[in-house]
Amino acid sequence: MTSEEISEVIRASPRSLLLTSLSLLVTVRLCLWIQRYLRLHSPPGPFPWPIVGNAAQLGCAPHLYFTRMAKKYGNVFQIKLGSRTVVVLNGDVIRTALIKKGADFAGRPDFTSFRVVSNGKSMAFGNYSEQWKAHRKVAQSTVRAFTTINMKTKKTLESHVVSEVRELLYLFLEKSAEKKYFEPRSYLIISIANVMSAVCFGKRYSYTDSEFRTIVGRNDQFTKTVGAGSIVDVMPWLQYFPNPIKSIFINFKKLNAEFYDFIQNKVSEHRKTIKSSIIRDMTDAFIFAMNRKLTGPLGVFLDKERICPMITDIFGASQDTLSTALQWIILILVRFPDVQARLREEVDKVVDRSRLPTIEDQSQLPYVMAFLHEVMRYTSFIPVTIPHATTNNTTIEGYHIPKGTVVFINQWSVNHDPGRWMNPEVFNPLRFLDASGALDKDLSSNVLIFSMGKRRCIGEELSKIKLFLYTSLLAHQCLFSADPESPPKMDFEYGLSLKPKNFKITVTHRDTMDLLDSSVEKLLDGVKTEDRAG
Ligand code: HEM
Repeated sequence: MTSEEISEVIRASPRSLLLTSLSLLVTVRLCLWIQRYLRLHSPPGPFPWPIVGNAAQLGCAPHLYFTRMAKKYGNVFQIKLGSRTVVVLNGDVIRTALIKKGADFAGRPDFTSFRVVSNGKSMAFGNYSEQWKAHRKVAQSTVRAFTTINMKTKKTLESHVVSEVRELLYLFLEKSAEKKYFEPRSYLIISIANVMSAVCFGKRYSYTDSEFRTIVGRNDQFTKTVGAGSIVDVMPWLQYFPNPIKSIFINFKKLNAEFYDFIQNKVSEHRKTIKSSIIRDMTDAFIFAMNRKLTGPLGVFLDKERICPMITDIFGASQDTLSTALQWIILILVRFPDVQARLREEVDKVVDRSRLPTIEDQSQLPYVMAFLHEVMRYTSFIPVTIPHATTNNTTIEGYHIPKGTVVFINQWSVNHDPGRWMNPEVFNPLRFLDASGALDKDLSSNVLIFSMGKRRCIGEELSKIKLFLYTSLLAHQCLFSADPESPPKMDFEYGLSLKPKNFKITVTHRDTMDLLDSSVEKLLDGVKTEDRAG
């Protein structure tokens, strides 16, 4: 380097140093500005305490806390649970998020408990992806094909319900004769699970089968851990030293493993006897549907490892939700005897005493349908959906929500919004009937309990048919009364589903069991004829 060149570098250095410093300053300022902008544009919310955040404020009914916070901060607010930021959506904004920005809000959080369900291969608790979409599509079409796709499958479903209502009623009459007042919960769970077992596995279980009772009798423990606000998911470090949360989580892992084993055994039994010429039930259908590549640009592979998780999702989701719904239905019938009388009146007017109510009667029984919608609205027994997560950086109501944020969808806030429902805290099925006494379909579609958008429940149609059949058959056949010593209360235990606390009833028959007995006999004859034809 010549002396001239050296002096040139010396002259240029302060200039380039200045330029570098300036651009560094601008970058830092820009980063700070973006950070501040995003912070300012984060949803508002209550002050979070160190370590626990707002966990202690949730109390024993987080959906009520969320509804109170929405009044204070608006329909979009955020809380901290442990170290996780959770955005809570309420009221009308739920539709915007789940429908207009469906893909952005369709994820599931990376929660510890979600990884336990079906060894982390669950569709219901799994994250949003192309493969997930394909698996959900198969699950949805298979459920439909075996339950609601046409009148034939609906009638088969009806026959399972009629058989189970008969078994249930025999048992109720026996328990009422034995001790007058009894707790119906465990029998309702078995009854509902048996209908789904017939559809999934082609088999029903006796009420005394201890394995089946254990497998389906622990829904409450499952839903307490996967519901919004479950502590182990937001403070995962609690798993690493002895404490009550750790014990609950160990129990959760055990019951998941046992449930999964039960399903795996069913699938293995099916594999041994499956024939390509006949699909006997939903398990056969999944065995045939999986382990192939879907056509289309992405060519998604349907993984056969997902057969058991898929059946676990469907069997698990259906029996927990529907047995909870049935518990609420019976509790409300004894709590409001005038509503029970009106149901009976309508069913008797449309269906005489010489036959049982059927699916075809549904359109003629608007009060039954109004009653069911009011049970779903009033109890909102899935108050907050399975937790969601954002799949991208996104916005809602002008607030910035980063990718991977946990999102709680407060369905309760929609069903109890005084701006939408007159006296939302009053149980009144008549609100769903129009001036001519028909079901107001616009209003009934406003009840939010099956969620909406990409994660909407795949069992909605099936659930509505099953609940209609159970309700109309029970109203036609028997009377329920409460124990006067312990009048029924609407108290519940919180979890993914709100379950009524145990209550006691007694059941009396309206006529005899003849009609149910002869109907089931006819159904069995029909099955034998079909078998011979097959
Ligand atoms: C009254 C009865 C039922 C209610 C109230 C109900 C409600 C719900 C809700 C709120 C969700 C969560 C949606 C979300 O995260 O946004 C859900 C998911 C699900 N439900 Fe249901 N459900 C019922 C019955 C059923 C039945 C009978 C089945 C079985 C066919 C079923 C299968 C599922 C599955 C597989 C999912 C996961 C969907 C996904 O993550 O994409 N449910 N249900």
